[in-house]
Amino acid sequence: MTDTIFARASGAGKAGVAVYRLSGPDSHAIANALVGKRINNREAKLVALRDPETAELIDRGQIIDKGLAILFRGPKSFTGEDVAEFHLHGSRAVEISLYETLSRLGARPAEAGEFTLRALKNGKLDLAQAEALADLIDAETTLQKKQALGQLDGRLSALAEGWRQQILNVLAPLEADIDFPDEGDVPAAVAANAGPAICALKESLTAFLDQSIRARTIREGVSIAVIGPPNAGKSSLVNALAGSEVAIVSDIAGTTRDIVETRLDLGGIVAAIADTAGIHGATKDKIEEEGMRRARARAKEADLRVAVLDPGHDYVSRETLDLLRPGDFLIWSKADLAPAIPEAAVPEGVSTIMVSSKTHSGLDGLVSSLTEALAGGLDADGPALTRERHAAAVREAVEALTRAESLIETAPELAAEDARLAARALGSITGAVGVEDVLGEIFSSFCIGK
Ligand SMILES: Nc1nc2c(c(=O)[nH]1)N(C=O)[C@@H](CNc1ccc(C(=O)N[C@@H](CCC(=O)O)C(=O)O)cc1)CN2
Ligand SMILES: Nc1nc2c(ncn2[C@@H]2O[C@H](COP(=O)(O)OP(=O)(O)OP(=O)(O)O)[C@@H](O)[C@H]2O)c(=O)[nH]1
Ligand SMILES: [Mg+2]
Repeated sequence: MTDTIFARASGAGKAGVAVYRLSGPDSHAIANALVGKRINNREAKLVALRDPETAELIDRGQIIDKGLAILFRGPKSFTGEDVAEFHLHGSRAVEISLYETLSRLGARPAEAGEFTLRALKNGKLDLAQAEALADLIDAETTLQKKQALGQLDGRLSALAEGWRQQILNVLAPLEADIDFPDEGDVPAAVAANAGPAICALKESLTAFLDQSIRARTIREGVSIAVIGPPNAGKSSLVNALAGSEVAIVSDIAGTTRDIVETRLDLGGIVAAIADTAGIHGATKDKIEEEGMRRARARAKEADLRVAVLDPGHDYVSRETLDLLRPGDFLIWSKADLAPAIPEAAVPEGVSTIMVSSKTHSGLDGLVSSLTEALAGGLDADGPALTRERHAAAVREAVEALTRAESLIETAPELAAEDARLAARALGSITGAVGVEDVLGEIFSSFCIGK
């Protein structure tokens, strides 16, 4: 017998309306007891909620609140169980008296992700879709939302299940052959069919892995390091991009010492942009030295580097340019002073843009170039391996298929075993097989009430 669980489904704190949800075998009996009458299935009804113990009193006791009640008879509900919802006024006091009464009537507070876990166990959604639900709730940008909704729709699930089916199709004749070797089938013929099929699947999985790495930048965001010599205008640029004074700006070289990080929405990609201390040769100042160490380290770790150089300055910082990689950006700053651009050897694959943080000229161009570099050509709502868990499963499948391919001629029974492993790995994406041990980890990251 499963417990009946409850939680506030809408966010915590004071609100105009708060939605509370009950799920489990006793949820309808508890709802009817609170309301004192029967409510029709899937019909929103305005009711007064009372503690049934005090409801017997002459004045019918105190009401918990007046609000809407909706019952969903299982299996046609979010969790697949009987569900009751109350849409009440979102006050702390209403929440406290509702919780007291629900607990006394035999329900217990839900754990994080417990409603979704029940939906998963009842086949209402699969594991990749449950993850997408968590991503949808966490989504900060429209691009993240688009990606999560696509995955909630089952796009990755369909792809993963399709791949798994292809392996099972290859396995069937192979296994028949291993089990009944005397029934006339020529192992070489079976192997001749299986080999190319395994190879083709392996190749599409590898291609999908490569293209999916970029899709993860939508879910996970990217880190950008703004680097350059002192006084180049790094902090001014970060402030201009952020639209607020996140970092101190001054004409004193060495103003920024610590890393100052802020978040930007670059065309739907969440970017953590780091302003860093100016990098220049050696110094005797210990604090400055540590600031430069942090700046260099951040430049190496970041997904993308934006170097800022002041063209009016009489030197070009070689060290800054040497930190750049293909795909990075070089900003010639202070464009409003109309300086001549020095003849610096710009590293290959690095785009150069002139920007004034004072007049904002060139800023829109920089933002759209950054967006293009990060998200250009990304199909946000197509199927994608949005989590390391998915990518690891595909990598495991590729490895197993590689082994299967090399064994198929000489040891078909060993190849079949590897093909089974590949199918299992792919099945773990939707949770079709072998995921009991990761469920706790996945669902503990959900919010209470989901
Ligand atoms: N009030 C309310 N709004 C909500 C939710 C909720 O639980 N309650 N949701 C919670 O996440 C989301 C909507 N998701 C839902 C998913 C499935 C079902 C459901 O009842 N499914 C049944 C019947 C489908 C049908 O009507 O045809 C089923 O799948 O069998 C309800 C909500 C967002 N809005
Ligand atoms: N005219 C003009 N001045 C700028 C521009 N950007 C920055 N400055 C000035 O250049 C000086 C240095 O700017 P910061 O943004 O503090 O430079 P920084 O690279 O962060 O310097 P450190 O933190 O010391 O490494 C300040 O006086 C800014 O006002 C610009 O686009 N136009
Ligand atoms: Mg600075």
